[in-house]
Amino acid sequence: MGMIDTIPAAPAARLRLPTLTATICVVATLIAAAFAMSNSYYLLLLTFAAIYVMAAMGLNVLSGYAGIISIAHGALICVGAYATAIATVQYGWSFWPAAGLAAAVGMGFSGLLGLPALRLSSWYFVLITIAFTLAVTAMLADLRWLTGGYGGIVGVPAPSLFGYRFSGVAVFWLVVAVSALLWWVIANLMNSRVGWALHAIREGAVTAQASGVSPARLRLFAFLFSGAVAGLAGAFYAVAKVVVTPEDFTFDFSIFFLFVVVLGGPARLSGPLLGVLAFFVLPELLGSLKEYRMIAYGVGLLAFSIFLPEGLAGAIASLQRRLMPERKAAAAVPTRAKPIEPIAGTPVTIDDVSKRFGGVKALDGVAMALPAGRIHAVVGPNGSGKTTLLNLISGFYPASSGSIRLGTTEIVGAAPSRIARLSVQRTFQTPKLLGDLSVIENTRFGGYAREAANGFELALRLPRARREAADLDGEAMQWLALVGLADRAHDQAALLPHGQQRLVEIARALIGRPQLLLLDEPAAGLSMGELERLATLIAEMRKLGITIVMVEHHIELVADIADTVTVLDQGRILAQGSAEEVFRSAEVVKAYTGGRS
Ligand SMILES: Nc1ncnc2c1ncn2[C@@H]1O[C@H](COP(=O)(O)OP(=O)(O)OP(=O)(O)O)[C@@H](O)[C@H]1O
Repeated sequence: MGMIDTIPAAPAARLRLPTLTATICVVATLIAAAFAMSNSYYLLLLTFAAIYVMAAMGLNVLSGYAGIISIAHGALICVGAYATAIATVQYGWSFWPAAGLAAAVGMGFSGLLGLPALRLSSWYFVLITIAFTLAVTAMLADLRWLTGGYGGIVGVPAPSLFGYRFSGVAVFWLVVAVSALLWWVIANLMNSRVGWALHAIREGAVTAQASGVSPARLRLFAFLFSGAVAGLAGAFYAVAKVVVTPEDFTFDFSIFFLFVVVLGGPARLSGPLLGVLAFFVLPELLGSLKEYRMIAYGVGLLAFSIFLPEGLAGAIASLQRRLMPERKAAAAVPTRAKPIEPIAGTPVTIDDVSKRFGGVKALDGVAMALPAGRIHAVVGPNGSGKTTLLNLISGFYPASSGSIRLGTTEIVGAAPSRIARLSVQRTFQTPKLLGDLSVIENTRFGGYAREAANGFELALRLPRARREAADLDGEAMQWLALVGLADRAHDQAALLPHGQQRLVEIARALIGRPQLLLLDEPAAGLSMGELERLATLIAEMRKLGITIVMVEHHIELVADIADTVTVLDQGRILAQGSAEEVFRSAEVVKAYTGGRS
């Protein structure tokens, strides 16, 4: 009986307690609400604060989670506010359809703005967002027939619902309720494959593509989402202000949101709330500080970049880690002991493949026919082209010439994410985990292409999204148990030693149910015990039916488990055949001992 038939049950989930950051956010919100109730000045101030939190949460998805710096957010809020004012005042719409229009217009502009970002370097993109902000302000004055010019638009009506008209305190609570709903939606998304994919893209996209994520699609999603939220925030802004004029949307209004996200804590749920409280509400309450707000931002930025690089939310989280190290967030993971179904491995045909890097011929006329469900090892001295071969098969490098087929599908020229979606998974020579995420989240990410639930279902935690998540969580625990890391499932991935990170990469690849699995030096950095486990694990994968191509320096391991071995030397095939045949060859011995004539 193999390991896969006797999968160990996953350990029970740990209790999940509210984090220090969440506690601070709730207490701060309650205090703010109490202030808002006390007089009309505070009420207005805190209504705007709540609108800014909403807007900043949208920007956090783009600039925090996806890592795309934009200075256009204020301009998108402006577009939303004007869309609402025009629709309600000039065309007599009621608030809710106008707010829908504002979100759609914000989303549309943001999507247009995002298109060049899919191609341009981040510097050029930042310049484009600056130009967009300036253009919007200029247009507000120029398009007088639509925007009322410098006089703006007066008399934006209050929203009403089932005959109830929101005003004063009710508007404040309405904005708080919508912001809370948005918080929940963003939390759902960021704790799903969408959030992990954004994270992976922020860290350089390789991990994302290897799991089947199309970076362009995900970036576009971040633009559309943050734009829609900005537009919606604009609608509430118009209502709270009653009058919208170009003066409201100055350049520093746009920059303000970036400050809030960066100083509050990018890519953290509570960052926008903490940022708005510390850098908008507090200076306003302290009155005299208000005049020096821009200076305070500059100094704050400098101080934070040195002392609190992860912003307020990051600082609170690390304080919690220091004070209560055992209380790491632990997601509830159901135990699941479904047997893992066999996988139909794919045969691979490599025909006369070459790869040049400038003058260097990394691969030269390589040909292999790898039958399905077998273990193929690729060995050779350093620099002989082994990793390049894996990069060609997984699409990270285009071949200079030749053909690579999975079954009958030609994959030369296909994007890595498309190849991953053809059920090709890989690990990397230097493990590429998402260091901030937990081990189980990293493992789950390998199942990205298997999840059918779309962004909408994930955002609202609809039944299919929940079912799939529970299923894949359970399966991730099974694979982690198989690689011997179930007890570290909830630890931060970056804390694991290199060898164990490699094993997590294998678990991540396996949850993708690969028909072809590419392993780049899986044995490097493993202890003796881990090495034995790896050998058994690879044999089990073979039993499941997976085709495996493994680059490995550990010759005993190769001799033990590989069905066929290819020896590369200076980009050419030196020998190919069974392990026994290959390692008996005098040429191979020479290449390895450096005694080439
Ligand atoms: N991105 C790149 N740009 C330029 N040259 C490259 C690139 N990747 C690999 N090479 C070159 O191609 C050759 C093969 O490199 P490759 O990394 O495939 O070797 P390897 O057999 O995997 O070596 P090792 O065992 O050290 O990992 C080397 O000469 C290397 O310098």
